[in-house]
Amino acid sequence: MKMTKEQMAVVESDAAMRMLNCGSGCGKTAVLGSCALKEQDRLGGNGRVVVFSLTNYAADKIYKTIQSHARDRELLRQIGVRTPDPGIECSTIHGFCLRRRRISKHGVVEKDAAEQDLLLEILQSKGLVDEHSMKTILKMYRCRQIPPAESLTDFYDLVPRDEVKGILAEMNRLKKEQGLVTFNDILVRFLKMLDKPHFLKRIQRECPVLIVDEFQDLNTVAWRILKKLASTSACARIIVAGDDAQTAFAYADASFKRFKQFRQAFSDHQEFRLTINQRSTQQIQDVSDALVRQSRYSSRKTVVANRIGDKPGFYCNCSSQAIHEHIIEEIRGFAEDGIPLDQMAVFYRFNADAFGFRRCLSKNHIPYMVFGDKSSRKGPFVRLLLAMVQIITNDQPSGAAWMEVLRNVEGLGEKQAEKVFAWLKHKQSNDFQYPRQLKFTAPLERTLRFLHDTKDNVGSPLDKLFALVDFIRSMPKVNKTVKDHILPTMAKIVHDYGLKDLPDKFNDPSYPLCFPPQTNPPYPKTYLTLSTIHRIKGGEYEVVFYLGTNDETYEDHGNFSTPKDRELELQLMNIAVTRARTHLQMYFPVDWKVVKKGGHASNPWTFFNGLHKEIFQTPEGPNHEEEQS
Ligand SMILES: Nc1ncnc2c1ncn2[C@@H]1O[C@H](COP(=O)(O)OP(=O)(O)OP(=O)(O)O)[C@@H](O)[C@H]1O
Repeated sequence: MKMTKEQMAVVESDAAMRMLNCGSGCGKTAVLGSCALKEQDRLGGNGRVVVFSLTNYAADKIYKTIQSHARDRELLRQIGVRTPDPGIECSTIHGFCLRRRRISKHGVVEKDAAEQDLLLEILQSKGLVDEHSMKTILKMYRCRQIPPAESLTDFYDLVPRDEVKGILAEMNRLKKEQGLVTFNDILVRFLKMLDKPHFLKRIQRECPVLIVDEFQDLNTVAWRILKKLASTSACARIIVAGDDAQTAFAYADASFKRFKQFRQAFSDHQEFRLTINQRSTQQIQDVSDALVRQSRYSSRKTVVANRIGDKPGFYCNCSSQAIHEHIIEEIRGFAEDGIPLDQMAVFYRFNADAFGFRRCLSKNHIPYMVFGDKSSRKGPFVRLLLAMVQIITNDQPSGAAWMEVLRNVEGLGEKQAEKVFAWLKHKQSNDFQYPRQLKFTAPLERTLRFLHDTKDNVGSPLDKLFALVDFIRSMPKVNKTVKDHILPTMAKIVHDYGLKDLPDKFNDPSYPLCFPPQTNPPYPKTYLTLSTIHRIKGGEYEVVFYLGTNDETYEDHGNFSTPKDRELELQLMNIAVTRARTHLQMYFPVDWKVVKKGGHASNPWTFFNGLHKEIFQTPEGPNHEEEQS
C-alpha cells in the first residue's frame, strides 16, 4: 500500500495530540496502523505504543492492519521505519485496564445487565416506584449500559431525588457482598485508581503513546481515562481517529461530542482531514453524503472517491418474498461474474428481520454465516461445550443450552430429550425423582442423576466443569479426537482466562489451544455473510445488500420516537451503506406499513425521499413501482 499525501501528513506530524474526524473508507485505520509502527520505532525501548478501541472487532481490525503494514516493505520505506516492531498492544479499552490492574478477585466479570437485577431488587424492597416506572427505569438502564451513579441521575423524574443516593449506596453494598464486577466497573475502578499519583505515573511511563480507533464509540468513563492518562505528563502522545457519522453505540453512551471534548481538553492538538474514500465508488459515496447531510450531529466532511462504478440499486415497493428471491438471483449473478461468496454480505437492522431470508438461502443451498453468531459458525462439538459452560456458570441457563446437552446423550432421542427438558423446567422440589412420563432406560437414569447432582452439588465451577466433561466424554456421539482434547484444552483456557471468558475464546483462531481442525468442516470455505449493522461496523465487502427492516420492530423499539433515535437510525444506515466497495442494493419491503410517530415516518426509506432518481438506479426489480407516499 502507498500512503496518500494527506495520510502521510498524519504519520509524519510531530504534534503530540492528533485527531482525525473523517468519513468512512478514508483510511483512518490504515493511518493509525502506520502511526503505531512509526511511534514504536521512535520510542525504541522506552515504553510501548498501546492501541485500543471499544469493541473487539475494531481492536482486531487495527491489529491485522499493523501486522500487514509491518510486512509491507514499500510502505515501511515510505513511513521511514527500518525494523518494524509489530508486537504492539491492541485491545479493547477493558482489556487495556484489566492488563494493568486486577479488578475482580475471581477473574470473573459479569455483563452490565447483571446490575439490573440488583436495581430491581432495591427498587422493589423500597417500594419507591410504581410498576410502570420500574419497567421504564429497567429499560433505560439496560439500554444505556452506563454506571449507575450517572445513569440514575436521569431517573430523577421517576425516583424521588433524595432517594437516589440511598439507592446507589445500597447497590454498592450488594455488589460488594455478592462480589459482582461488571464491565463498567472495570473502567470506573481503573479511573479511580488513576487518582493515585504513583499508579498514574507508572501507566504513563509504560504507555507514553496511546492510539484510539473508533474514537466516537468511547463512553464517558473511557474518555476520562484517556484524558487523565495525558494529564501531568510532558511526553504523552495521543492519536485518535473516528467518524462522528458512525456513532452506532449512542445507546451505550458513545457520542459525537468526543471530538469537541478532545479539542477543548488539548488546545495544542493538530487536526487532520482525510478526503479521499479509498474503499467505495463515488456512487456509493453519494448515498452516504445524502445521509450525512441530514445528520444533526455529525460535521460535514468533503469526501470524494477515487473510483467510479454503477449507481446503487433501490427497491422500495416489493414484497419480502420477492426481495428474498431477487437477492438470491443477484447473488448468483455476481458469483457468475467472478465475485466470491465471501465478498458479499447482507445486512439488516435486527436479527429477526433475516429469519425468512435465512430459510430462503437454505432452500437455495447458498452457504451463509451469521456474523458473530457462535453457534452457527462452530461445529456440533463447540456448540455442545458452549451449552455446558452456560449450564454450569449460569443460574438460569437457556432451554437451548439444555437441549444441546440432552440431545447428545446416548440413547436419548430428540423426543425424550424434550421430555427431560420439560421435566427439568417444572421440577419444583430438590428431591430427585424420575419424571413419570418417561420410559426408564439406563442412559436416561444416568443423565437425570448427573443433572441433578451437578445442579445441587456445592463445588467450584471448575469441579463442575470437569464432572460435566467426564460425562460428555462417555458419550459415544462425540468424536474421538475431540474427546482427547476436551479436558486439557478446557483446563488450559479456564486457567488462562477464567470461566466466563471461555465462550469468547472459542472464536479466537489465534488462541494456541483452539480445537483440532475438523476433518469435515460444517461450512464450506466461502460463504455469504449475514449481519446486523452494529456487528459489522468497520468491515467491508465488494457487494452489500441492505435487507430493509420491519416497521413493527421499529415501533417496538421506539426507534423513531425522538430526533435522537432517528439520528441513530440514520447513522446506522450510513454505516451499512459505506461497507460496500463496488455494488450496493437497498431493499425496503412494501408489506411493512409506514407509521407516523413523533412527526416522523418510521420507515427508514424516508431518509431517501426525493433522492431516488438522483443517486440510485431503480431497476426493474421484483414488483417495482413508483415509491408510495
Ligand atoms: N493509501 C491507500 N491506498 C490504497 N488503499 C487504501 C489506502 N488507505 C486505505 N486503503 C484501503 O481502504 C479501505 C478502507 O480503509 P480503512 O478501513 O482504514 O478506512 P476507515 O476510515 O477506517 O473506514 P471505516 O471508518 O469505514 O471503518 C481498506 O481496504 C484499506 O486497505
